Amino acid sequence: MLTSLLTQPSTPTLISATEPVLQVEGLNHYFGEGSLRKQILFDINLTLHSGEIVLMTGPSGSGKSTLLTLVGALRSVQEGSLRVMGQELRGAKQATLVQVRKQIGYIFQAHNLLKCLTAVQNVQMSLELHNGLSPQQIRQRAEEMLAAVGLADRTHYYPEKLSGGQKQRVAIARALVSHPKLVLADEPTAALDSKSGREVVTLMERLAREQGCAILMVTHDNRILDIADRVLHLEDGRLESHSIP
Ligand SMILES: Nc1ncnc2c1ncn2[C@@H]1O[C@H](COP(=O)(O)OP(=O)(O)OP(=O)(O)O)[C@@H](O)[C@H]1O
Repeated sequence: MLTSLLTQPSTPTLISATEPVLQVEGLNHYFGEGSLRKQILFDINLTLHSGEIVLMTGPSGSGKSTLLTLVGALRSVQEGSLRVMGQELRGAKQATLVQVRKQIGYIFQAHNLLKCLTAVQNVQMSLELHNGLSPQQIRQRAEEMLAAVGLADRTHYYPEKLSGGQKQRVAIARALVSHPKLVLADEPTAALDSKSGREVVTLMERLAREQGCAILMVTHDNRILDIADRVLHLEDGRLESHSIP
């Protein structure tokens, strides 16, 4: 069951085998207007390929979340080039941005589950954005994905009845159920104890490797650096080092 779940994308991917999932070139970003205008990101260059897990560390205020939201098509690109699955985001129309967002899985520190929906309904919501699946198929895929993250017996639980680690696993199921080619995670283990944090990233790593998607993860958690293919360090808005742990 898991194999079929992880090998059948629900949406056609627009990416060729050799094209990077993410390509950032000469990206600058500013906040504020006039004399208060302040540069936050400086000449960011970054390429991610399918199946790669890249972690980004850096002090508070160095620009990590800003970069992640730019890559996630959640904020407008001002200067430089940012291509997600070959699609240039700079100057892109709203409809294009919406299309790109549908192909990205987002996992945030505060899992952002909807409280009034059960675990399976939260996961289903992500698939309902995609065309071409019947309600039965959506339900089945959501249940299979929850089973893949070890929550087969919690599908009908509301978030308030789940532990922090379980909620984060629902968020992972929601992010990965549509087989995105790119997953963006902003401190997914920050609210978890070390055991749950390790379980959550191990799960993300396994599913990402099986699905062949790229992960860009912001983290302050030194205990999980070993899952990375590369660790990037952002300091004062500049990507400083690229290393293999
Ligand atoms: N909407 C905004 N308007 C103005 N300044 C902002 C805005 N968002 C962020 N900043 C500033 O940009 C800088 C980078 O913020 P960002 O949230 O990207 O940092 P970060 O590295 O993710 O920090 P943290 O680790 O604390 O989350 C900070 O100085 C912040 O104050």
